[in-house]
Amino acid sequence: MKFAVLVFPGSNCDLDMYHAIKDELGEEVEYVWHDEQDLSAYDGILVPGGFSYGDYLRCGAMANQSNVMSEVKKAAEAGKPVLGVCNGFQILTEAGLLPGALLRNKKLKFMCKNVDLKVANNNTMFTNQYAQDEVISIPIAHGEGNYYCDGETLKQLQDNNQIVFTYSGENPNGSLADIAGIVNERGNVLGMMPHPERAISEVIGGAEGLALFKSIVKQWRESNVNQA
Ligand SMILES: NC(=O)CC[C@H](N)C(=O)O
Repeated sequence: MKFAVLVFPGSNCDLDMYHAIKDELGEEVEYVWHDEQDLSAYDGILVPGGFSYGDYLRCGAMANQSNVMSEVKKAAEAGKPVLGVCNGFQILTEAGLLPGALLRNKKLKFMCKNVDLKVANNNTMFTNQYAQDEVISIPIAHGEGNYYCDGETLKQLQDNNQIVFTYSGENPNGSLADIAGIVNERGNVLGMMPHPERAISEVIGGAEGLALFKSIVKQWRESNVNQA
């Protein structure tokens, strides 16, 4: 499976994402600059965290104007897995690929620590290697991770099982309904504030994020390779 890691001016988790895929997962991966006009060579798109364009205007707002984003939309329409982590999640909401918005953390402070996450839906292409309701420890590092949407949207997310990760125990940022990660209606676009790519090896303090990447590969192999 071949992944693209998008790179915007100000991305800073692109290297972590690349390392997770290449060295821990053992799959193909390439960096893709933000003005790339063709993502058709890639099977999965990873939108990493960071401070794209210095978080000016709104986190992710300027990155959403990049050429590559029309290709990300095409990939999403084609059913390819698209994963946005942290600033990547913010970019995907700005792009309208995911509903809602990420507001400033309730305490108005940047937070950087490990949190407990509940796998609220393990029946997705991103979470099939976790148990339902499994609690995993994954780092967060954000100033604007307070998920918000209107009541009607929240009901849709709940009714369609689109809430994939919730904060378990402490809700660090004030997110509505403890939401830490959601998928689109089709289930192939995931946005999440915590960083699974920083939890891929015991050497760096934990490996509970690795199953997310393994889930993507497993699903892709089942739908692509087995048919050959
Ligand atoms: N680590 C990140 O991706 C941070 C995202 C964004 N800059 C924020 O602070 O909310």
